[in-house]
Amino acid sequence: MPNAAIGQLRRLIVPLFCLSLITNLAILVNPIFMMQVLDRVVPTGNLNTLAMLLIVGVGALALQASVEFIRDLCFQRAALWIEQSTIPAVMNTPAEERQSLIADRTVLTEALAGGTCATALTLPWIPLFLLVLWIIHPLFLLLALALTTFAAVIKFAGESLAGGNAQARSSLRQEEVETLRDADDVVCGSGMPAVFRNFWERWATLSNSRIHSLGETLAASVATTASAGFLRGVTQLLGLSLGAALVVSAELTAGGMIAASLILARTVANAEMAVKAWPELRAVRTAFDRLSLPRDHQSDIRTEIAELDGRLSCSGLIFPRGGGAPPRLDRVSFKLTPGQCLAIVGPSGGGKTTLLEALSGVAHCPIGSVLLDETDIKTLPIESLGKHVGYLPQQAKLFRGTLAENISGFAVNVDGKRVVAAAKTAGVHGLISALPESYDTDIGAHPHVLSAGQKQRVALARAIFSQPRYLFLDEPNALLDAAGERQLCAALARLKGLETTIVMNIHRSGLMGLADQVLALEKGRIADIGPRNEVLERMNSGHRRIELPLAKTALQDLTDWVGAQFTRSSDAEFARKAEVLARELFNLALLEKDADDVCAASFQFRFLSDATCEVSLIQDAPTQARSKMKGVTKLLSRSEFDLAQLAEDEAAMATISQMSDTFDIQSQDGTSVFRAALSGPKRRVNGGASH
Ligand SMILES: Nc1ncnc2c1ncn2[C@@H]1O[C@H](COP(=O)(O)OP(=O)(O)OP(=O)(O)O)[C@@H](O)[C@H]1O
Repeated sequence: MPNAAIGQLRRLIVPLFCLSLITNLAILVNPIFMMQVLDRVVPTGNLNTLAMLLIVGVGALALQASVEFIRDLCFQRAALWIEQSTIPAVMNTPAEERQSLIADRTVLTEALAGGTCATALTLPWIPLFLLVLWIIHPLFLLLALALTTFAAVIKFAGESLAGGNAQARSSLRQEEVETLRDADDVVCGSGMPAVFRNFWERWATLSNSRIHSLGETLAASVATTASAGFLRGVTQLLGLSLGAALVVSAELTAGGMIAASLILARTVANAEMAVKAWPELRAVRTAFDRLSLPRDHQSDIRTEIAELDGRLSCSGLIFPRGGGAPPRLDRVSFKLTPGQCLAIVGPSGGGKTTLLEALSGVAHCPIGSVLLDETDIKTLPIESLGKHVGYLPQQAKLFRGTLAENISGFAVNVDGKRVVAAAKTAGVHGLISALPESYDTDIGAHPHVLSAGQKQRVALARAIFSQPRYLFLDEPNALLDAAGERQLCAALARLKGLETTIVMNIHRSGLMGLADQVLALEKGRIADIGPRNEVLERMNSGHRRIELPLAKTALQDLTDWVGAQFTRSSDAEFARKAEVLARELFNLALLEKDADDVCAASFQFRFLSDATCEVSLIQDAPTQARSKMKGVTKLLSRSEFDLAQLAEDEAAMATISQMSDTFDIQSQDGTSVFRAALSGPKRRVNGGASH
């Protein structure tokens, strides 16, 4: 909306152009006045003419002053208006575009308020001045062109000599500032004074590089400034000299000489200003074009969702990393019902934070979808996210402001009772009440009033302040002692009681008792998921589990997953055999089901020893395979048999039997389990299969 409005600024161009005609013509008032005084008043001694000239001159200058007042007011107002009308755009623009929007806005407002746009309005009138000079005498036009060319040459030569490294110097300056800031943080960040010293040395090196670069170009930049001053002086001298020569040769009057030299000086000064401002004017033009582009962000059209029921599902989440590196998340899908608590566990760097950020909308996952209730999180407006989703990052920060403000997330007109209620639920009310200024304690003035663990719990109060339906916690107990962990556990239990759906990343087991479901994430993939006790039992027994649809499209996922269980490069052959075994189990299950049935199967994998692994397929359907297996076993015991004579499912069973150490089929209570053990090629113990 503001962008279309910004485009309307173009309407100002014609009126401002007309006003600039007056201000630029007014530049001619003094030269013409002098010419008339010298040519008409001085030779004739006519004071009436002088009085008339004075009245006209003062009138013209008053008009110029009024017009300049109106023009500058227009520019200043336009600058303020742009700042104001772009506020909603800045607020609604996605974070990654916000900085460039603010930069464009600054360029435009500074150009309007700072005079660059006024300079731009002198450009179209330079030819008018050249025309006036040509009328006075063509030699003045030639002199003006020569001096303007000289001004441009000085500018570009100066830039290429002095400004070549300006970009590098500016980034060095930026790095210096950042290094100084890091140096300030480093003592508390690393606790190592030696690291602090290293930062100072780094800063000194950066400063030296910048100073060295500046020193190299110093002479050139000072020479450019001096040359510009020289040009101004020379312009006056040359103008007067040319005028005097023309007066002597009776081609010009004395008044014409003064007027021409003044107009010449002004023309060259305007041209010099235009050359200098040219890059800035181009930047202003680009900023204006970008700001006036229509912005069609989703946030502009999203409608707020009043209620969400607590269901959470994600499907096919893939977070690519680029450069051929394995993705941060790889085909993650699962569902939670309202009020369930999911604990995500796994090794460091496995993708837990990435998953939590994707689920909570902190960072959108490029591929796949996250649904809260039935709404895609990408379509939720920020207000709905703030209301329904609470997020506690790994190292939660408190900001300058009171504890009450921090808990309310700096919302305006907040009822203090809600702040206290959130603090009570998070178990920090007692802690805060014991502080001398209680909820009014200013974190900016007293940054160390709370320990890291206490700050984490205040941040939990912030996360639950809006009584969200969904709560995402990234290692909430990492900084807590046993008592703090107990309080956190009690707080989360209270929230569970309120049907809040909770997803938490945990390394420590203190909160595991709250979890209904556990998801083990490794290398961005689901290694196992299911009810807490089952997953923990499997984890303790070395089992990994994956759930896949029984469809040909899932076969590659299965073999990828099995392959990923083998981390040693020396196990490549072992991994390949395990993948073949898993594929045969999968095919067997596919052959057993009706083509139209849509069902899923669980696969389990575990290492029985360093050289033996076990692959199991579990499906919620009875199987006839167990009885068929007896016939297959008999057949296999013969010295010669032909696989081609067997039905497809029997051939699959025979293949599995032949390649595995043990192959076992169980069918009970409508659940079938196919379990096969396999030895690595070199460590194989049994020569044949035993079934
Ligand atoms: N902003 C980012 N840009 C690029 N890669 C990232 C980014 N954040 C994390 N990663 C990478 O994604 C992978 C998963 O990181 P993530 O923080 O999700 O793991 P984690 O399981 O939460 O680890 P930890 O338990 O140590 O917190 C890591 O290899 C990490 O380097």
